[in-house]
Amino acid sequence: MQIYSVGGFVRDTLLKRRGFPATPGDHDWVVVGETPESMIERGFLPVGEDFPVFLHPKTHEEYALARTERKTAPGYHGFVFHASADVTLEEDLRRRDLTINAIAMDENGSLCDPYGGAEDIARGIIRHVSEAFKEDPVRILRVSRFAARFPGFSIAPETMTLMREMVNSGEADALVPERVLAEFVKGLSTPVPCRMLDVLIECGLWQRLYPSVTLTNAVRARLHRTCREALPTSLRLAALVSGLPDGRQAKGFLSRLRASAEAQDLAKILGDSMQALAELSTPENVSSFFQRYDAVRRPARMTLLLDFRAKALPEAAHGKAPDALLRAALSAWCGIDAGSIARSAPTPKDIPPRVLAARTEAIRTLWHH
Ligand SMILES: Nc1ccn([C@@H]2O[C@H](COP(=O)(O)OP(=O)(O)OP(=O)(O)O)[C@@H](O)[C@H]2O)c(=O)n1
Repeated sequence: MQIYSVGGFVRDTLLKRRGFPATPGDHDWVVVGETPESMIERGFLPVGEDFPVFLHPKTHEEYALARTERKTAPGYHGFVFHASADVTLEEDLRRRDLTINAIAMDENGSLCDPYGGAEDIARGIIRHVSEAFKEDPVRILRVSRFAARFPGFSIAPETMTLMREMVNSGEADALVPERVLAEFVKGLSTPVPCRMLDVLIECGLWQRLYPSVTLTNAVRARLHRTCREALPTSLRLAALVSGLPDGRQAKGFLSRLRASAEAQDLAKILGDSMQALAELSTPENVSSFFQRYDAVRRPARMTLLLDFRAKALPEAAHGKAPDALLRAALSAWCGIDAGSIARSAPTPKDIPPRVLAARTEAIRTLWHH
């Protein structure tokens, strides 16, 4: 059986050898000279209907038969696969997106690299393998996120030209939100997420997908700060849109992207509270902020907002409440026993102001220590 490791694992192994901070992840295996029947005979389990992919009987890693593919219609089902024992490794590598992802390694560590991927890794170039790149518009997003992930790499001019053509001809219109979101989320976790946006703008895909969303320098700066920090994806997405001048733009963008409800909720809050969040400084304004954003019922969300303030809002650093004080305030605020206040209130309408007063007072005590 001829088995090769391909794709990201080989790319990251070679990057690592060259001193890049790359961690090879899961293996992608490709098998040459076999048929679905012979794979099943060897104990592999077929998976999925679309691709000739099998699970290894012991390791459960994915093994794909070498294949060629051809686009027959727009969208993700418009592919015809040809996977048979006569498909060569070179043919399989040719239908892949980028030269750096089209290198195969055999079990002895020898490379099969017909499209110059190792040299492109050495020279830091993101380059498409062949015209087959055009068959999958997700690859434009992959290029943009690889550019963000490997900041020293440049995009080959011919690849940028091809991506522009795909955008202009409408070939990229077949992108579905789920795939865009998945690539986007990966791109937001790279060292330089703004680079992903730059590439998308440079090839025109951003303008095509989100014509009304203009990425100002302020938006980019905030995104840069947020993504540099270990913050959850929902917050990164929220931060991306929170600087947009118009809340409707932010909402439209996230719902087109089918972002999670949590990201949409955070984006809305950040959109209208950014200034107040940065300016938290007195027991009174902290108290009303907690009240307004329902800290008692949503303490985890409030904690996220405070994380964001501490890490991504440098304007919050000067002369404002220190982060540790706000954390203590949140716990003091949530610790007030509203039930016992309610029981001692003369009438029901006295309850909310009394509870609020007790919570504000609890915070005030902290300020005076
Ligand atoms: N749209 C795509 C997606 C994947 N691939 C090929 O399939 C391999 C595996 O894809 P995937 O696991 O999605 O990504 P990786 O390149 O391994 O990158 P990552 O480390 O981000 O997972 C890629 O290297 C590439 O050869 C491709 O040609 N076109």
